[in-house]
Amino acid sequence: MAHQAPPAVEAEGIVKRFGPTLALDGVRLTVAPGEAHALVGRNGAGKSTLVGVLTGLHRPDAGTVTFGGEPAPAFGSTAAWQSKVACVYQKSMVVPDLTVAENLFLNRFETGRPGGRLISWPRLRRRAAELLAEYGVSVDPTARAKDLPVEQRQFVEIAKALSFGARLIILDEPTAQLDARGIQRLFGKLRELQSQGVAFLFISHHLQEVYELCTTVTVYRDARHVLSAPVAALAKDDLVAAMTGEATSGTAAWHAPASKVRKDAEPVLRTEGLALDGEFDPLDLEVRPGEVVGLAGATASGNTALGETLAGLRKATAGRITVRGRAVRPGSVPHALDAGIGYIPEDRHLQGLVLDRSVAENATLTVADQLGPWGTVLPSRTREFARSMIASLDIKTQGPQQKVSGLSGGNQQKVVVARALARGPSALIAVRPTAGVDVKSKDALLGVVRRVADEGSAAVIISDELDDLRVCDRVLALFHGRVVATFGSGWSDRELVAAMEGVGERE
Ligand SMILES: Nc1ncnc2c1ncn2[C@@H]1O[C@H](COP(=O)(O)OP(=O)(O)OP(=O)(O)O)[C@@H](O)[C@H]1O
Repeated sequence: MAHQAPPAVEAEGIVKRFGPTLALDGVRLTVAPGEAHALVGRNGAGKSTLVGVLTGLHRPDAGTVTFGGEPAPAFGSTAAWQSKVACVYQKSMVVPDLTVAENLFLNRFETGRPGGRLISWPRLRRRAAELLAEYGVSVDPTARAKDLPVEQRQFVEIAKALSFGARLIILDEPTAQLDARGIQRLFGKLRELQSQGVAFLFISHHLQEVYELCTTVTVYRDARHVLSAPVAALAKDDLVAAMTGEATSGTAAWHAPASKVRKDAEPVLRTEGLALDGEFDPLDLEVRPGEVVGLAGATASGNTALGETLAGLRKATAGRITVRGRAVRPGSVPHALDAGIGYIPEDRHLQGLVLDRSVAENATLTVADQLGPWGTVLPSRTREFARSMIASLDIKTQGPQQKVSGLSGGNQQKVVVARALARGPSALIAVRPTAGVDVKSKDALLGVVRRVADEGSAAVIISDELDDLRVCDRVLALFHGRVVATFGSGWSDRELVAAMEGVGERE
C-alpha cells in the first residue's frame, strides 16, 4: 500500500461551549497536505469557532487536533501554534504603522551581532526581501503596511506564516475586500503555494469561489458536521441544501420584479452636482419612492465614497443633497440621520456596533429619542423592536438581551442593518450590505431592502456583488469616479462586470 502523508490537520470530536451556547457539537475536519478545503455553513454554524480551536485561540471542551500526525501544541504556547498554522482574516492582523519588514519579523527581531542590542535594519530589510522573494511575493519591504492594498497585506501575512514553518493556512473570507482582479491574483498565488504542498482551509459565503478554488468541501450546520465531499461531486443546490437543511427550489439569481417605482412622484433622494475631489465627479442622481438604485463599481470607482458622502461621513467639495426636498447639511452624520438617511456601513467594526451592548440596544441606538430619552428608554419597546428585527432578518441570537460580542460575524452585520432600519428611513444607503452574510440570509436581507422601498422610501445599494445589484430597478456603473453606464432591470452579468471594469463605456 502506498505510504500516505498524514493530514495537514485533523480535528475529531471537537466540542466548544460559550456559556449556554453550544458552538461546536463534536465536529470533525480533515485537510490533506496541499489540499484546498472549503468550510461552509450559515451564519453562526460554528466556522469561526473551529478556526479559533485550530489556531490555539480557543481551548476546546472536548476533542483532539493533530497537525501532520502530531498532537497540537499545548494551549497557550503561541510560538508553537504559529509554526503549525496561521489564519489570514478579513481584517488584516499586520501592524499598520510598521513596515513590511518589521511586520514579518515582529517579535523575533535579531540583533546585528552576537550580544549586540541594536537591531540591524539593513539586515532586517535584506532578510525580509529574501523571505518575500522565496514565496514569490513582490512587495516592497520598506513600505508601511497601512499603505499596501489589502491583497498585498494578505500576501505578507501568508509569507510570514510560511516562514514560521506553517504548512496550513486558514483564509477567513479573504476576498471580502478584494475586487475581481485582486481575487484572481490571490487565487493564483494560492494555487502556486498549493503545488508546493501548502494546504488551505477556505471559509467563504461565496459559493462560486468555493467551486473555483477548492477540491473538497465540509459543511457545518447548527454546530454539527453535516458532510465532507469532493466539490466536483456536489451540485450547488445540494450544497445549499446541506447548509440550510432544506431542499432548495433552485438557487437561480433573481432580478427585481415588476417595479413599483412611482415615476411621477417627486424624488425622495436627490443630488445635484454632488462631487468629492479625487473620489467622484459631479453627479446628478434622483431616486424616487419605491425605487432601489444600485451604484456598482470596483474598489477605486468612487461608489463607496459617494455612499459615505450621502451618509454625512465625508463632506462633498461641491453640490448638494436633498431628502424629500429638504437640503441636508454636508458632512454631518446627525443631520443626515435627521433628514431621514439610513446608512448601512461597509465596515461594521469601525462604524457600526458597540460590541459590549446588547442586540436590542445596538439595534435601537439611533432611535433612543423616539423610544424615550436615554435612561428612560422603555426596555419593553426596545426589546419589541429588536424581536421583530431578529425575526425578519433571521438573526441567530439567544435573544434581544445578548451582547453583540457573542454573535457570529454575519449576525453582527444583520444587527447593523436592523439599526439602519430602526428609524424608518426615507432614504436607505447600503454599502455591500450582504458582506459576510450566508446565502439564505442574503435573500432575506435584500428582500428587506426591497420592502423598505416598496413601502415608499428610496434605497441605494452600493456594491460590486452582482446578487446585491439584481434587486435594483436601475444600476449605475461607476468607473474612476464617473458614471460610465446605466442599466434597467434585467442586465446580463457580463455587461455589468465589463462596465465596472471600464470596458466598453456606454451611456
Ligand atoms: N465569544 C463568544 N461568546 C458567546 N458566544 C459566541 C462567541 N463566539 C461565538 N459564539 C456563538 O457561537 C456560535 C458559532 O459562532 P461562529 O462565530 O463560530 O459562527 P460562524 O459559522 O463563523 O458564523 P459567520 O458566518 O456569521 O461568521 C454562534 O451561536 C455564536 O453566537
